[in-house]
Amino acid sequence: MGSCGTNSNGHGTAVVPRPHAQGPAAMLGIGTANPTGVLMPQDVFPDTLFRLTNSDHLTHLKQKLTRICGNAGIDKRHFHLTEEALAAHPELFDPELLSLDTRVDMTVDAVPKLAQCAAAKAIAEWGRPATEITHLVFTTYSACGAPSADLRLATLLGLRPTVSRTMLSLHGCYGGGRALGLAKELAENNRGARVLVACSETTLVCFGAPDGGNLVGHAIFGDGAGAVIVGAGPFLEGEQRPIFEMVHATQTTVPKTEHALGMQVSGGGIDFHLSIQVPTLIGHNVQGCLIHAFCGGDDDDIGGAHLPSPLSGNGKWNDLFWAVHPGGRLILDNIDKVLKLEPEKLAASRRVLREYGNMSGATIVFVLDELRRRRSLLPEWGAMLAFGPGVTIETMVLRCPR
Ligand SMILES: CC(C)(COP(=O)(O)OP(=O)(O)OC[C@H]1O[C@@H](n2cnc3c(N)ncnc32)[C@H](O)[C@@H]1OP(=O)(O)O)[C@@H](O)C(=O)NCCC(=O)NCCSC(=O)/C=C/c1ccc(O)cc1
Repeated sequence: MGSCGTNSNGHGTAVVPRPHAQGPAAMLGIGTANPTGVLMPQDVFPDTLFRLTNSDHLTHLKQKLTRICGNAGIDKRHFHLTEEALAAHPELFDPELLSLDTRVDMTVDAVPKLAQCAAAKAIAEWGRPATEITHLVFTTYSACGAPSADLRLATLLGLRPTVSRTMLSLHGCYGGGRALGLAKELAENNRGARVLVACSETTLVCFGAPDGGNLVGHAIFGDGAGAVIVGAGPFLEGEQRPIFEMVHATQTTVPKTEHALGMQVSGGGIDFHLSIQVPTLIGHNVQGCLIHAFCGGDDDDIGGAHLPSPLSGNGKWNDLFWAVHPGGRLILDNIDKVLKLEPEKLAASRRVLREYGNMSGATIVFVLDELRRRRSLLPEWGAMLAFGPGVTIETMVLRCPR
C-alpha cells in the first residue's frame, strides 16, 4: 500500500511506502456465530447419529462412541446439517456413493454466511464502517472452490473492492491462530490498516457414517464461526480501544509428526485423521513453544523489557491468563498437567468446549470472546495457543491493557 504525494523535484506525484503503525496490533472487535440448524445435546448424539445413518446394528461402535462422548467434556454442539438434509442426501453417509459435489454445493453459501454473522458482530463492536476494512484474512477447512469464501464474505459485508484478501485453507484447528498472527503482521506494517480475520467451519464436509476410524471426530467436532478486527495505533475517533494487544507471535512445527493429524479431500468429502498420540505430543511440546514465544522467538531484540518473565520467580505460568484451543478434553488436561496450571486457568477453554465442542480454527475466537467477558479479572499478560496438522503450534503473547 502506498499513498500519493509530490516527489522530491516537486513534479507530479510519487508513491511513497506506507509507514509502519505505532505500537503492537490489538483486537478491536470480536464476534462469534453458530448455525441455527441443529443444537445437539451430547448425550443424545450417539443415538441420533446411528439412527440417521442406518448404523444401529453396529452396537459395539455405538457403545464406544457413547463412552467417548461421555468423556469429551462437551454438553452440546451446533451443526448446519439437519435431519431433513441428511434424508435428502444419503450420499453423505453411504461410503459407496460420491458426495463431494453435494458437500461443495452446501458449503458455498453456508461457510461465508456463517462468517458474515460473526463478522457483523465484530464490526459493530469495533465501531467503524465495514468500508474502512483494508484487509481480509479468511480461514476454513470446510470450503473449496474459486472465487472462494473470502470474496463471498467481502461481497456480503459490502467491503471495498480494494480490500486485500488472503485465503487460508485446510489449516484445520490452527487456522484461527495463523490468521490472527498474519493479521498482526499486516496491521503493524501498514499504518492505518484494519484487518478482518474470519474463521468459519462446518463439519458437513467430513460428516459420514460412523466407522472404526472416525469416532473421536464425531464425538468432538462442531460448527461455528469467529471474527476479529485487528488494528494498531494511532487509533481513530469512535473506534473501540484495544481488547487484547497482540504482543508477539510464533509458529512451531513439531518435527516428524506429519502423520499425527491430517485431512484428505476425496470423492467422499474430507477424511480426517486424528492420532491417539496428539494429546501427548502437544503436552510434550507446548512448554518449548511458550518459552520460544515469551523469550522473543527468532527476534532477539523483542525478548527484553516489555515482556513478562513467567519463567523466573515462583509464579511462572500461573501469572498469565490463557487462551488455549480446546482441541479435546485430554489435550487441556495434559496442558494443565505439564504447565502445573491452577484449575481455573483453562476455564474459558473448558467452557467453550462444553458449550460448542471443537469448531476447529474458529474455536480460538470463542475462547478470546469468553476471556474478554472476564477481562476485569485477568492478569495483565496472557498466552494464546492453537494447534493442528503439522503438528503445528501457534503461540501468541497477549496483553490485556488496563
Ligand atoms: C475426549 C477424548 C476424545 C476421549 O477422552 P478419553 O479420556 O481418552 O476417553 P477414554 O479413555 O474413554 O477413551 C475412549 C476410547 O477412544 C479411543 N481413542 C482416543 N483417542 C483416539 C484417537 N485419536 N483415535 C482413535 N481412538 C482414540 C481410546 O483408545 C479409547 O478406546 P477404547 O479403549 O476402545 O475404549 C480424548 O481422547 C481427547 O481429548 N483426545 C484428543 C482429541 C484430538 O486429537 N483432537 C484434535 C486436536 S487438533 C484439532 O483440534 C483439529 C484438527 C482437525 C483435523 C482435521 C479436520 O478436518 C479438522 C480439524
